[in-house]
Amino acid sequence: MPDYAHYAYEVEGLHKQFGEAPRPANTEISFRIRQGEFFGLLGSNGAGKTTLIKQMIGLVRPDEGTVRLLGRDVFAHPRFTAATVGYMPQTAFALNSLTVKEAVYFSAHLRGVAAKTARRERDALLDLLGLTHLAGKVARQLSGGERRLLQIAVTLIGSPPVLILDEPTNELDPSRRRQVWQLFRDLNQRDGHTIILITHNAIEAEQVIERVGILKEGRLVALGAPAELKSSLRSQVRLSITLGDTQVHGLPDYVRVQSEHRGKVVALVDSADLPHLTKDVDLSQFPEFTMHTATLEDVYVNYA
Ligand SMILES: Nc1ncnc2c1ncn2[C@@H]1O[C@H](COP(=O)(O)OP(=O)(O)OP(=O)(O)O)[C@@H](O)[C@H]1O
Repeated sequence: MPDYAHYAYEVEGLHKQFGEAPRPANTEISFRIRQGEFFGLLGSNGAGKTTLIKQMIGLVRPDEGTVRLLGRDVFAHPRFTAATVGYMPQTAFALNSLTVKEAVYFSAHLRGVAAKTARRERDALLDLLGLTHLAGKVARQLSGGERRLLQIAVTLIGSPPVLILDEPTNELDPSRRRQVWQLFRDLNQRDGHTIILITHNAIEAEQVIERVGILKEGRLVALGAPAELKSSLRSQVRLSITLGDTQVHGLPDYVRVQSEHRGKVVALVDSADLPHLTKDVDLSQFPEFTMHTATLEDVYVNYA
């Protein structure tokens, strides 16, 4: 028998075309995720992230290709897949008519956790996520952030070894975000969970992920450690400028503006053009001007 234990996921040659859509939702997608890895999946709207994730949990069958989870085909082993993967979708919470404690307990039950253990795990998770005082409240009546925390509890109950989290910190306030990121880091580093994070927020993702895949128009256009991908942009520098009285069109052509909002501009410049920039533009005219090497967000913008 081949030794599959090393990989949480082995994705080979996926291709999916929805009906008459102008292009496939995904094509030629192959990659592997090691057990215990913290993997990020980035891509703009419609890039094919959700389709890929649904293929990885056996909800969408690809036209071509295979997905193996811990060595087993996800479509041939739906029960194994459901017991192994905790999936937190971005969409509305399905258990809205249950109370917080019922939703978490019921989810534990579905994963086959024995009643006594389920109650103990539920209480510990509600405590960890600061939801104990809401235990008797119906999910529908929670705030957006509280519902997100409940979704996290429902995903984590029963301790599935592989977690797939779609924008998990959306709607959380900054202190809860920090707490939840720490929780995910602990689950990965201390408890060895494999975590796959889908996000648009490359800056937050960069703090936690070991490797990233970037999807564009259904294709995996970049795959590697953030540092590796950033080094491919080493020849570029990111500028953050507060314009003051200057207009954005007053900047030289080689300053490639990525975004402009209320007089604040983010732009990329080739390192080779920096000497020109200091000659062509009086940098002291800007109320604020900073320059730094590429971030994962720059990599994302560059590819996506
Ligand atoms: N059930 C479906 N039927 C037809 N087309 C679909 C279906 N699901 C997805 N698509 C199409 O496949 C493409 C990829 O969609 P997908 O939802 O995977 O993207 P995404 O990267 O998750 O986007 P977002 O960040 O906006 O959630 C899109 O063009 C979408 O319109």
